[in-house]
Amino acid sequence: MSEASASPVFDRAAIAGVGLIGGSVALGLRQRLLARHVIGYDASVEVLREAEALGVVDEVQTSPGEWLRGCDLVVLAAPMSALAPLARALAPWLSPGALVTDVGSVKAGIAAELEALGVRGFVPGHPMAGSERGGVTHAHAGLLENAVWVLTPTDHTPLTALSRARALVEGLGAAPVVMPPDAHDALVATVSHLPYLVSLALTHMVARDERLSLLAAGGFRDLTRVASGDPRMSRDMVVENRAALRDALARFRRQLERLEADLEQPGELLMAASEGKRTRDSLPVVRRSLLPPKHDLVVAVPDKPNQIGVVTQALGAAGLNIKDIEVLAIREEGGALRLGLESAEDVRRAAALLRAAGFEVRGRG
Ligand SMILES: NC(=O)c1ccc[n+]([C@@H]2O[C@H](COP(=O)([O-])OP(=O)(O)OC[C@H]3O[C@@H](n4cnc5c(N)ncnc54)[C@H](O)[C@@H]3O)[C@@H](O)[C@H]2O)c1
Ligand SMILES: O=C(O)C(=O)C[C@]1(C(=O)O)C=C[C@@H](O)C=C1
Repeated sequence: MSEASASPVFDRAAIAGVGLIGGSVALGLRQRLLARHVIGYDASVEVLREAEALGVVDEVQTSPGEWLRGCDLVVLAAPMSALAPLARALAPWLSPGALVTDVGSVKAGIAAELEALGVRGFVPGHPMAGSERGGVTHAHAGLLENAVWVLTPTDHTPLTALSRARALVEGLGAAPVVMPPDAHDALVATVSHLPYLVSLALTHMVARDERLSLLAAGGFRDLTRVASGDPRMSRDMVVENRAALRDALARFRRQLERLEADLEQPGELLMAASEGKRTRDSLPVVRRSLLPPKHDLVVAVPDKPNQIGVVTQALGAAGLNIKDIEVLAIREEGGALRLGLESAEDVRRAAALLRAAGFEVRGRG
């Protein structure tokens, strides 16, 4: 059994923009018992109705107001172009002690905006995970699990806010990576924004030619998936990062020219192809190797004597080995434990056993 570690506990979390990413954060906060109460705020009342119906949030709000003062976590998860105006609308109501973070795809602009607004507890962030399918109906906590989540503090970001943001990301099952906003923007230009433009260029080449469309198979589909994302959001993302993207495009053109020249040199082309295979096969996202698979069970523990003992003894008696234990939350009305078990089957067995003993459990095999 490894040593227990303290995790962030948020009392009231506000998710501003309850779409694919905001909804996934809200679900992660709830399923992992990281926040006692999750409030959804969105520009669209239909989205809020849907979020409530799907059980993504505990409460919804249709405009900024007093309710925000009680929030110790605020996550800005609206489209890029709405982030700065949203931050300006929420700023007057934010508690000075709140951790405020965002999930936008480009960081330098929003980091400067929030600094100018004087939001001290702001830590810019960007989960490197997503989908071409937006909206709260596609949200799920697993989307963010095992993802790299970049945090881009500035010179003025308080260290306490950064460490709370790290703990939030880890609590959601992702891996925090810290770097300055400009460094992040330069990197995502190559690995996210350039691929988006390439997917557009390729789809434009087959547009309106039925024979090309007919023959487009898995390779074409995989290379162009991100072209199916929301056009306005994708446009805003690449325009916001255009300086870094121009540099990435220049390097991409040089790569294409070199490959074109290699068509006359099959030996060179074979070396390029072998290098490409080695690189792609070893990418963490391809090997799914970033974090080891987790078999976690979160157990809500009532505020009564010896409840941790009851849980661990019940599992021990059933021959279930607890490899890791973490206290996630201690609150007046009780707390929560994360138990790391050996397999998905162990999670199922432990969940059934603890449910039968009257505990509230949420598991992930
Ligand atoms: N989709 C991805 O793959 C991905 C990955 C990482 C980060 N991001 C970033 O996450 C953010 C959200 O993207 P998404 O894919 O979840 O989008 P989405 O369309 O699924 O959700 C956005 C939500 O924000 C709401 N909204 C719009 N304007 C608002 C405003 N002014 N105030 C409050 N709510 C508002 C919308 O109604 C919608 O519910 C973007 O900034 C994007 O750059 C997206
Ligand atoms: O569609 C996906 O799988 C994504 O992860 C989307 C993707 C990406 O380019 O990788 C797109 C934009 C976001 O800022 C982060 C992630």
